[in-house]
Amino acid sequence: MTDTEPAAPVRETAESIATMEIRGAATIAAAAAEALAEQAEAAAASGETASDPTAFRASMRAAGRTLRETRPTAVSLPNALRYVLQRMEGETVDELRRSVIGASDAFVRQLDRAQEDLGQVGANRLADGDTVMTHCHSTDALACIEAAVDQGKSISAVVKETRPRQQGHITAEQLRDAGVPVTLIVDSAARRYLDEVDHVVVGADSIAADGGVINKIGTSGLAVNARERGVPIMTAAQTIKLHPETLTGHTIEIEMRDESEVVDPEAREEIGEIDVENPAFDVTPPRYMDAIVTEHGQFPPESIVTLMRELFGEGAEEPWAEP
Ligand SMILES: O=P(O)(O)OC[C@H]1O[C@H](OP(=O)(O)O)[C@H](O)[C@@H]1O
Repeated sequence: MTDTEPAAPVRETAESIATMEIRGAATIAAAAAEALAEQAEAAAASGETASDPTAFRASMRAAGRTLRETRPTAVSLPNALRYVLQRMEGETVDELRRSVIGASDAFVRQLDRAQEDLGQVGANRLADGDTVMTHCHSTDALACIEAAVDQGKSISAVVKETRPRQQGHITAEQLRDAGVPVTLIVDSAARRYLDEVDHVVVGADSIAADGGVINKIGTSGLAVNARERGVPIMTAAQTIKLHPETLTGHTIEIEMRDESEVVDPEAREEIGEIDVENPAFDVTPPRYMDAIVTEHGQFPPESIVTLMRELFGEGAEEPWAEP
């Protein structure tokens, strides 16, 4: 490693986030914070960064940029980097190292606690005997269903497979392991099954200041259908999913992924000259979402901006940027 090139653990984490071996907004955030702690250890142990606090800081910012560039939509990633890098302080390399490791540990502990707390709030919205419908795989959404089961409620689930990567299968397995009876369906069967469902529970990758929910592609169609069938829908999202840049009018970039996730290369050959597009996320307008469930309680989407201001102030710093 050169002094500004991130250490191997950071490069490996960045690669795993980009290829979605590490995925899910909360999991990405934890992995990014842990990678910064590993960078701090590595930078304090070798080369110019071991003796020069300025070089150490520069290497931490470079690691932040490498992690930031992996996936553009889930705001939990820059929020994790912000949390850790804003707490980097000290005159010596050892002090800087300790501050980064302390902030990283605190961030990960906070994530776990937030998920537990929001799980209780989401569980309170579910009644004994309810059937829930899920989309994609969200640890925050699962926390709500699992907490309801822990409260002694009997819950069953209709799980959408969630093309193209079929993360619904992960949800199905985890719910099965939690003792929840699961019916797995293809995405296009969702409206048919909504008549048998009492609640739709989804996660989020980002929440905009206007209450728009950015989540796995297909969420917005599901929300519109749920409204039409009169089925309540909630988003389970810890506050690291709040996107502070939207407070100042920025829009959230929707990640476009490779077409090979949609059509395998052989089929692609046969299909020939057509465009294939693979947007990973969509935006559900606030009017189609009944509640955003966070560790601070539940909010109507339109009022989430108040919480966002309280937690993030008026905007977002980029402590990973070159000075
Ligand atoms: O933080 P948790 O609730 O685990 O996940 C939140 C969201 O992250 C996932 O995105 P991807 O699979 O990384 O593209 C899904 O869209 C899921 O709803």
